[in-house]
Amino acid sequence: MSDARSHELFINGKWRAGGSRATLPVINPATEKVLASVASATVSDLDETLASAECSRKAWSSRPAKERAEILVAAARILATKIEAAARELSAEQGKTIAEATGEYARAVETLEWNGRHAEELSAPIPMGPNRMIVPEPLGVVAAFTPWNYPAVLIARKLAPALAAGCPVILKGAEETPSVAVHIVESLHEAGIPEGVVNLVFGVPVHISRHLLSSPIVKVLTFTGSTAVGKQLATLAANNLQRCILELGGHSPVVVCEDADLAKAIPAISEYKFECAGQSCNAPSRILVARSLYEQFLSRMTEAARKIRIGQPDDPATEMGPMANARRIEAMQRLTKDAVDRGARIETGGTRLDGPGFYWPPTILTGVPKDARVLHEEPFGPILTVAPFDTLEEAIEEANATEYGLAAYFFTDAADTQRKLTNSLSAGAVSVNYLKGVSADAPYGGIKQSGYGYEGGEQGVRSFQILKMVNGLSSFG
Ligand SMILES: O=CCCC(=O)O
Repeated sequence: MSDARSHELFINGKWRAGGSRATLPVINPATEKVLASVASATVSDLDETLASAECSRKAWSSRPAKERAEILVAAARILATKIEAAARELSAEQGKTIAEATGEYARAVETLEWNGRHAEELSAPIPMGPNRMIVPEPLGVVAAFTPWNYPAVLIARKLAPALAAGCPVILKGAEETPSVAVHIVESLHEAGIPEGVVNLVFGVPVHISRHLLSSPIVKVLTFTGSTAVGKQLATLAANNLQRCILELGGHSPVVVCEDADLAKAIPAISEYKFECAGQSCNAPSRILVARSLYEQFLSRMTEAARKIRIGQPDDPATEMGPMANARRIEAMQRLTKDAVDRGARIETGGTRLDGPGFYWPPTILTGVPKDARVLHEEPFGPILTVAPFDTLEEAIEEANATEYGLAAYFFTDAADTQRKLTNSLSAGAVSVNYLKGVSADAPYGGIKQSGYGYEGGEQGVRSFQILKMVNGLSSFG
């Protein structure tokens, strides 16, 4: 078992550390102090991982789906018993509040369980009429690269469907939040996952991805992270034609229509925007408000942002913790300065809070010119831009004026406006009078520079399957 302060690799059913391996520090973003260390995989670790995943492949893929399902459901139960302690560790590593970390682990449990409960039906042949059927088969070894912002739920959204489909997985956990990958892998191990079916590595991301994706053993790449890294990985995967599922960045608009109920819209935007200090791929980042509501919205939204209680992530009174690392603070400084230099106005926030810790306050920018970087680069932090619009067409044009297309939100009760916005917003997911929208039972994926492929629901499992079309059978025996 991995030691809490020195996180290990998990290869072929055994925890590994020490030897000639380098270690990487894990930094507490609230104190900037070293919290733990994590072992960095060597080339021979990666080769062993590939060999062990490949070696386990046949037995795991031919194991009855019912048994794979039982392991996933058991792992969900085991992980549920660890949530309290695990959430504390996640909070210390990442900076999100304990309540956020607890909620995230609960979603990871739900995801393991959902995929366990549906593994059998999604592995069964699909009749296509007389003498024809589709036979789903596992695609093979999966390389899963996961980020630090929502590590528990995003590991679960990759591991659980891959395992349900019958694929072994090599998981690269985030070096910033290693305890999460360790807890999830431990839960699967305790639930009886066979040796080699789940492997965990950490290390220098580019070394790991180059090595794993250059191997023809790997058949699927699943990744959540930035568009830039997603493109590099897709390029590496092209050599072996590995299937890619890429959940990349977002820059989500919220359209607040003239009939919107601000008493609902403002708390909903504030809660989701500032969760995890805004470091979510689908956090709202550009708010477009009907001109008749603009002044009222801006003053109430600014007041709500100022009221967010910023503090230590383990203090129950804290509503927003620090950003995850110094790089995010630099990005907030760069985006804010660029916008202000081009003429934008800071309504609240806009400067780093005194240390220690990577604290950036909720920040609202108005009058942001169209060429400002904050309107084009994913902010991935607690920065919102707010702008008025005069017509719905103008709002739609502004909402779609980004390279990204992950999520979009709007507030209106008018059925025709709901239909128009749903049909016109370029995003993989749209939520109405509500934010968030990611769930275990439904597909989620982006368009444009937000990536391709789906996680979640039936499509999440199909992502790891070959759908073998069989024609001309005498019977379905
Ligand atoms: O960063 C993306 C994760 C969002 C979520 O599943 O809540």
